[in-house]
Amino acid sequence: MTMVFLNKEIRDGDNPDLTEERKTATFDTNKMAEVIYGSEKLARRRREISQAVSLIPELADSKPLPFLSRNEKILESTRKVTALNEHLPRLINMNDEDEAWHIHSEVIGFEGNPLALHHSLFIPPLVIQGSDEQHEKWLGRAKRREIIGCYAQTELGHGSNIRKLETTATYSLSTQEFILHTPTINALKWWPGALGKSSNHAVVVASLIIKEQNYGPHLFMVQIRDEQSHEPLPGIAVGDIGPKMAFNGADNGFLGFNNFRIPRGNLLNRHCNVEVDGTYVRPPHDKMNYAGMIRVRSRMAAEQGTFMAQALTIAVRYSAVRRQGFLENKSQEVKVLDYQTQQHRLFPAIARSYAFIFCGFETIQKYETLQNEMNSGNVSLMADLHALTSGIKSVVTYQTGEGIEQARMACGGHGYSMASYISEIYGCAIGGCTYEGENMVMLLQLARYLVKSVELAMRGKPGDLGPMVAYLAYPDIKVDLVTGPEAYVKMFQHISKRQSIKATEKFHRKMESGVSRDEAWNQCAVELTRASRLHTRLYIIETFIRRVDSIEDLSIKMVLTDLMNLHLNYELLDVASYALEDGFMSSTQMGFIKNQLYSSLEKIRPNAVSLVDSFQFSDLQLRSNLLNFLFQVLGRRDGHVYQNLFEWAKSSPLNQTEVLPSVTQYLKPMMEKAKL
Ligand SMILES: CCCCC/C=C\C/C=C\C/C=C\C/C=C\CCCC(=O)SCCNC(=O)CCNC(=O)[C@H](O)C(C)(C)COP(=O)(O)OP(=O)(O)OC[C@H]1O[C@@H](n2cnc3c(N)ncnc32)[C@H](O)[C@@H]1OP(=O)(O)O
Ligand SMILES: Cc1cc2nc3c(=O)[nH]c(=O)nc-3n(C[C@H](O)[C@H](O)[C@H](O)COP(=O)(O)OP(=O)(O)OC[C@H]3O[C@@H](n4cnc5c(N)ncnc54)[C@H](O)[C@@H]3O)c2cc1C
Repeated sequence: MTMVFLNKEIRDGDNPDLTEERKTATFDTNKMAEVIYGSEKLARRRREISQAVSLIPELADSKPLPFLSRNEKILESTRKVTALNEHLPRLINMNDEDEAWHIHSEVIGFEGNPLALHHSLFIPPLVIQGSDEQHEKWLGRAKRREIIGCYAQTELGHGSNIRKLETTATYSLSTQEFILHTPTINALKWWPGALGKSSNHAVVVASLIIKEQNYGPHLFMVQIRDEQSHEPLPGIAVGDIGPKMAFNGADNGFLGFNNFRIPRGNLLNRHCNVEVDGTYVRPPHDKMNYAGMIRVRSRMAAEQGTFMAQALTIAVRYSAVRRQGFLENKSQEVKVLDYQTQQHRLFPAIARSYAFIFCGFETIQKYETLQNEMNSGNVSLMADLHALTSGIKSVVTYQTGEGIEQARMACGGHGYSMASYISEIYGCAIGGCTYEGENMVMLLQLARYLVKSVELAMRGKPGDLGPMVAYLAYPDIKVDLVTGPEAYVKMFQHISKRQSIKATEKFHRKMESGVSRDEAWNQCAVELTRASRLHTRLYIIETFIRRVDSIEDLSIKMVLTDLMNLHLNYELLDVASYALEDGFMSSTQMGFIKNQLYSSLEKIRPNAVSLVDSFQFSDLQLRSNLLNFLFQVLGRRDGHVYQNLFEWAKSSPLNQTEVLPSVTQYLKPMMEKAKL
């Protein structure tokens, strides 16, 4: 039996090219994993869980997933998730969300499964928005998986603009019920994961109507299927929306209501309520019903950082065993990882993965603080965290897409094969640019906050600016980048501040010229989204620096400092034109940044494989070594890619027969006809 992870331990039989890489590392990958995952315990638990999973054959894929039809994929993901359910109490601490996330993503992978949304989007809104009584009624059942749920907000006609959701929940005074109704085709719920075929409950977002007044989107607990027969309840139309770019092991669905009645107690009412006589009790914050979305967005940096890290693990390991072309020595071809272009393609993305994960853990903690405050009635942190997570969500999903695509190209032709698993990771990750708030829409949410902050600074009220935007009032003092990270931060602050001010001034000028506020906003939208991206990238840099500063182990600190320097130079180079434009950065400084970047690539080279090994993804998680199958493929820890690629190809259903019906039915007759 092959163990699926190890730190610097070298295994007999591994590809010697990878072994050589692991020997050159200057640090212990177990120690690095502790830094990545935040504690010795978490990193160790991940390893223990992976090892335990690797000993349970029924948790492995029974077939390579790309060869399965959609029905087979759903059957397979459901088989695995229910088998996992049986083993869970023995394998993980059931109250530990990190352990649950790890084991699900390891066993199920990216294709989705009928329970993926149950834990991330059904239970959390119930926890956040449900009263104690509602928790009593549904939470235990949901946690025990007696019922399966999803989160049904988006409609065919509206996803971004949730104030315009058309599904209505009209309060009936006479029966003290809400009547859910889908007035048009456009009002059908559309997209919710696991809704189509698997869920029997849903948290439904509908516009609350009392005595003909619309109170906007509210959350309702709705049973949609019979618990015995699993048939849709009368008054409900529900089904699957068809295949997608990825997540094809999940049944994203549609849902329509025909005057479907639910009790008054099904409005999730921890923060707001409709009393028996129809009196509406307001929540402490207008956007309280959006709190669940802040939660999901706050988790996306770490999540997306891990997606990118998986693609990079595959690409970096493969680049260390792939030999093609020559450098000085013409008797042996080089590892493609030795090409500067390959390093430039992969290493900045490794740095971003680390940066996103570090930033992600900080953001998750911020959300937890917000939730504790909200529970005690304090909503003052909501606006800040909404702005921050809107920006982070948008920047990390876009850059993760870029990084994964670079990883694919870095694997040449084999990267394009589904055997690499990179296309699946890509499809899943870029969904994040759209779900949980379309990126442009969310960048514009952050821009509202930045514009307001610039206005405060302009009105001479810098004391009113929160810590996240205090730099908008800082004076411009030129910096010498040679002095280190703080100077990079100051340069970035200047760039970000200048763009926020420019965009705000343009917005003001437009309005002064007589253009309406909304129209002026739209005419400045590209500049505004630029400001949001710069602000967010600055924030990510700062969290990276903070995390590296906090590390005590010298060998880890040294390699992470190299990675951080690469990140600083790469990010600054990418936005340098903003600072060159107003002479804040000189062309000499620009040359300095480039040279620093190239020297960072050289420094990182000997540690590259160990930097990705440190994420400690098992071969199962990378779909690179299945217990029941010896094939699969590019990211294998042992580096034996070629024979496994051949096995993969041989397992293709097309190769189960020598002559396909396409040949006998069409090609042969065509060729025969041509001979006549
Ligand atoms: C167990 C583990 C299993 C593991 C499985 C393993 C592997 C699987 C892998 C991955 C799975 C990952 C994920 C699953 C996949 C998909 C899940 C997707 C789920 C969804 O996809 S679910 C739908 C999400 N759908 C949206 O995301 C809609 C976006 N659309 C909006 O969110 C709003 O529509 C908005 C905000 C754009 C406009 O809303 P609006 O029109 O009402 O507001 P408006 O613009 O007028 O702003 C007025 C004032 O409200 C403030 N404001 C707004 N929002 C606030 C908030 N949240 N908090 C505090 N303040 C807020 C503003 O800042 C402003 O403030 P001010 O006035 O001061 O400027
Ligand atoms: C994989 C996946 C899983 C999903 N899971 C769920 C789920 O579980 N539950 C659920 O409820 N939903 C889910 N969704 C739906 C998702 O949340 C929405 O698709 C998303 O919020 C975007 O909304 P939209 O589709 O209406 O896009 P649109 O808003 O129609 O976007 C189209 C274009 O219009 C632009 N645009 C829209 N409004 C503005 C504006 N104000 N200013 C500038 N540009 C604008 C956008 O930038 C974009 O370019 C999922 C989606 C995907 C892809």
